[in-house]
Amino acid sequence: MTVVYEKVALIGLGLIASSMFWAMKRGHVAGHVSGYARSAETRDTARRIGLCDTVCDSAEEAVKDADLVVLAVPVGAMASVAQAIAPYLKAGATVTDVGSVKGTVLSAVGPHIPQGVHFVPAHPMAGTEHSGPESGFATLFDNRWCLIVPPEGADETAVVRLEDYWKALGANIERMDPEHHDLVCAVVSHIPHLIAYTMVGVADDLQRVTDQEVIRFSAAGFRDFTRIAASDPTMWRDVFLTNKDATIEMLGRFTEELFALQRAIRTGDGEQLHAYFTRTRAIRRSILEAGQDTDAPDFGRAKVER
Ligand SMILES: NC(=O)C1=CN([C@@H]2O[C@H](COP(=O)(O)OP(=O)(O)OC[C@H]3O[C@@H](n4cnc5c(N)ncnc54)[C@H](O)[C@@H]3O)[C@@H](O)[C@H]2O)C=CC1
Ligand SMILES: O=C(O)C(=O)Cc1ccc(O)cc1
Repeated sequence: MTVVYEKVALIGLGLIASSMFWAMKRGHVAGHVSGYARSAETRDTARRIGLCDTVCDSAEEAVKDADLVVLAVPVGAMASVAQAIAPYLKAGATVTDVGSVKGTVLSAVGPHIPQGVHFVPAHPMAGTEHSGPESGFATLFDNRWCLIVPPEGADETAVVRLEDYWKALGANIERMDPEHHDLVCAVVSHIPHLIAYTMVGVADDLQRVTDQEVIRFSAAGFRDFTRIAASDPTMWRDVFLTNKDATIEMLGRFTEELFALQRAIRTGDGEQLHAYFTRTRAIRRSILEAGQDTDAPDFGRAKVER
C-alpha cells in the first residue's frame, strides 16, 4: 500500500489513536508517526510498547512538520488541544479529529484552525469498551464505517486525501453533514450507551436487595449491557454534554416507545409485543447480512494480535 501522509501526529494516545497507529503500520499508510499524550504515564507506556515512531513530551513538538494531525481526545478537550497546537501547524497540513460528536467539534475547533491549514472532521464507527494506549489493535476499523464531516467550503483535495487515508486503515467511508451525523449517532450509539448505563445502574441498585443475585445469575443480555456500561466515563460524559439536542430528542422518542410497550404488557396485548419483536429481529438480521457484526459479545477483543 502507498503512503498517504508522510508525517502523521496523534494527539491523545488512547484506544482510537493506538488502533490507528497499528493500522497505519500494517498498511504502510504513513512514513512517520509521532504521538503526544497529556500524562507522562501514558507517554511511558507508549514508549514501552512501541506505540508511535516518536513519542513527544509536548504537543507542539509532535505536530511540527506533520501533514496530518489527528485529535484523538475526549470531545470536551478538542477545542483546548486545537488552540494549543494551532501556532505550530505546518501550512497545507490537515487537522482531523475522531470525536463521537461533530456539531460541537466543528464550532469549537474550527475557529482555532489557522488560515492555510485544512480542517476535516471524521468519526470511525468502531470501538470497544476499553480505553488507553494498550487497548488498540490494527483490525479495529476493518470493514467498519468512518463518517467524514467536512465543513462548508472545505478543500476537496484535502477531504479526498483523508478519505483515502481511512480506506487505507480498512474502513468504508461516507460523507455526512454535522447535524445529520449527530442525529444518526444519537440513535445508533449514544442512546444505546445511555440505556446500558441505566440498566446496569438499576441492577446495581437492586443488588442491594437481592443479595448479589444480579451478578451471580446474569444472563447474556445483561452481560452485553455491562460491556457497554464499562465504557470510559469521561468520553461518554462529553458525548452527552455536547450532543444534547439530538440525544434529548431521541430519548423522548425512546420513552414514548417504552411506554407503549409498558402499556401492551399491562393490558396483555401479546399481538403488539410479538409484532414489535418481529420487526426488531429483522433489523438484527440485516446488520448481520451487511457484515457489521463485530459488536457480538467478545470480551477478549482487545487482546487480538496488534
Ligand atoms: N472508544 C470508542 O469506542 C470510540 C471513541 N471515539 C472518540 O475518539 C476519541 C478518543 O477516544 P478513545 O481513544 O476511546 O479515548 P481514550 O480514553 O482511550 O484516550 C483518550 C486520550 O486522550 C487523552 N486526554 C484526555 N483528556 C485530555 C486533555 N484534556 N488534553 C489532552 N489529552 C487528553 C488521554 O490521556 C488519552 O490519551 C473521543 O473523542 C471519542 O469520542 C470514536 C469512536 C469510538
Ligand atoms: O463498543 C461499542 O459497542 C461501540 O459502540 C463503540 C463505539 C463507541 C463510540 C463511538 O463513537 C463509535 C463506536
